[in-house]
Amino acid sequence: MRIVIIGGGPGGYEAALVAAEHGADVTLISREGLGGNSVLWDCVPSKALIVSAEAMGWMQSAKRLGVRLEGGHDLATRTEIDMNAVMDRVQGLAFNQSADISKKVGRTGVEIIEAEARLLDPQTVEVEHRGGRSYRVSADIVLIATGSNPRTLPGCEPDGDRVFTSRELYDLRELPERLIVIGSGATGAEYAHAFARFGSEVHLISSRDQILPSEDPDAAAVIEDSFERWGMVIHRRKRAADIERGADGVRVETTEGEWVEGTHALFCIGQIPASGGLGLAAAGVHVTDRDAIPVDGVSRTNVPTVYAAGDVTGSMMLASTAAMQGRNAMWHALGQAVTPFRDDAVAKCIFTEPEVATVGMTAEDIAQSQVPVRTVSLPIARNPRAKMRELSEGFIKLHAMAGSGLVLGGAVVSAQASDLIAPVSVAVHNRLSVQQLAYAFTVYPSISGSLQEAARQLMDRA
Ligand SMILES: Cc1cc2nc3c(=O)[nH]c(=O)nc-3n(C[C@H](O)[C@H](O)[C@H](O)COP(=O)(O)OP(=O)(O)OC[C@H]3O[C@@H](n4cnc5c(N)ncnc54)[C@H](O)[C@@H]3O)c2cc1C
Ligand SMILES: NC(=O)c1ccc[n+]([C@@H]2O[C@H](COP(=O)([O-])OP(=O)(O)OC[C@H]3O[C@@H](n4cnc5c(N)ncnc54)[C@H](O)[C@@H]3O)[C@@H](O)[C@H]2O)c1
Repeated sequence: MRIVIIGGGPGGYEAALVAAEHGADVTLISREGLGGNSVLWDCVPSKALIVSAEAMGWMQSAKRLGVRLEGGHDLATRTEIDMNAVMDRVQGLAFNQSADISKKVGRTGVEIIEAEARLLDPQTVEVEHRGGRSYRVSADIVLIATGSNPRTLPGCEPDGDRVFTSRELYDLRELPERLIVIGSGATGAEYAHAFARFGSEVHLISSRDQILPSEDPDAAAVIEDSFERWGMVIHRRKRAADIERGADGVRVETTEGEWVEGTHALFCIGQIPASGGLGLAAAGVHVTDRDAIPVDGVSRTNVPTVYAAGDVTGSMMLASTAAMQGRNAMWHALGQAVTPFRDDAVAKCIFTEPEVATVGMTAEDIAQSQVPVRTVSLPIARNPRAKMRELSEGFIKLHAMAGSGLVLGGAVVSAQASDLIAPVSVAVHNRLSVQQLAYAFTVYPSISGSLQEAARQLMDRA
């Protein structure tokens, strides 16, 4: 079977690995290095940047932990951020990760082409190289995994000098004195956290009453508290309407007619599926009015030979879901057994301090559900390991079905929540019960001990 994949992010390259493993003849066309936006501009660099922010956080607690500089000086008062070094490391890491992925994919025999691609019909792809040279390749199956692009406001395009999106951010070589972060979803919260830790004065423009509007409200409240304790100014229920650039800074006008002044502004107001210029109309592929390509649980579009995966489908925009949709597409196209995509079992994490990781049913789902649900929430501050690590903010929350005790979801708000959520994710995915979670050993002392305790308390209440 001849497969052509357009887009080399997690949706595209994970699909290529699966298809090659099953003996398909695979061509992967992407305009940038493999790993796509995920590795080059989004997940990998932002999380690498946040590690430097975490290091700044440790400096703040050093004195309390009895760690100080020679002569008794407090590390917190003698620490500053070297943006050049931070950005060099972040970019180096992203490019190396992309190179590692290219090697891994290349070793499987996949043909990798760095070029622009678009459909001429449902089984023909036009490849256009940078110099303008173009040719056609034919395919039994085409997978579209072209990702998404950051949304900005009309007339306020980023200039990489004062106004940024995640794409230009890594060219920033000096710490912004006063950074206006526009949008308080995952992207806005993560960057606001990092730059506040680095020492910028951060103004977060949040369109809602609470930041992180799609997260557990208790978790969002913890993050808001932590942000404000750090001196961040949250402009609630405000939307950016316009940006004025001056010689020394920027002014963001809100739809309420107020001005927020800063030295730099960063757009974090969502991502738009990258479905333009792909020849989708010529191929008969449906696109929604929000530029997304709708797919079913095995990543099929309305055209039998065309599949789509990742951000371009407009569903949960995560690297992990993109990868799963890409693999599903290939398993299905190649006649392998495939479990349709389950959006009720997706684990995700916002990398703030503390981190916010969730899986399965949310507080909102529970409020709307007809199923009787029991919830236990334990504060992190009572966990012995957390006390040793000076972690006082956050909680571990588990939701289970009354009667059967089936684990339906959970939230972990803690340092390393991105890892701590894994057992809850296994439980939700495999429909395990709180009994099964409670009887499994955890290490003493460990934060995951609180997960086991929450499961035990739910056993008693089921
Ligand atoms: C700042 C930020 C941080 C994030 N952090 C996380 C995180 O921590 N964890 C997480 O799970 N998700 C995170 N995400 C979301 C994640 O980055 C995306 O969900 C993921 O990148 C989607 O992967 P994809 O395969 O759909 O496409 P992408 O990673 O967007 O890759 C698509 C590739 O296709 C190329 N392409 C597009 N059109 C064409 C064409 N016509 N021809 C050839 N090539 C083309 C693009 O240039 C790109 O290289 C983050 C997003 C942002 C914005
Ligand atoms: N750690 C992670 O997994 C991670 C990190 C970053 C992004 N992502 C994913 O990437 C995608 C994009 O994230 P995002 O945070 O950019 O988008 P988002 O759509 O999740 O949040 C954008 C926020 O900006 C607000 N907004 C829109 N216009 C505005 C305006 N003019 N002024 C002020 N606020 C405005 C929206 O109401 C929304 O709350 C999401 O699917 C997210 O899950 C994931």
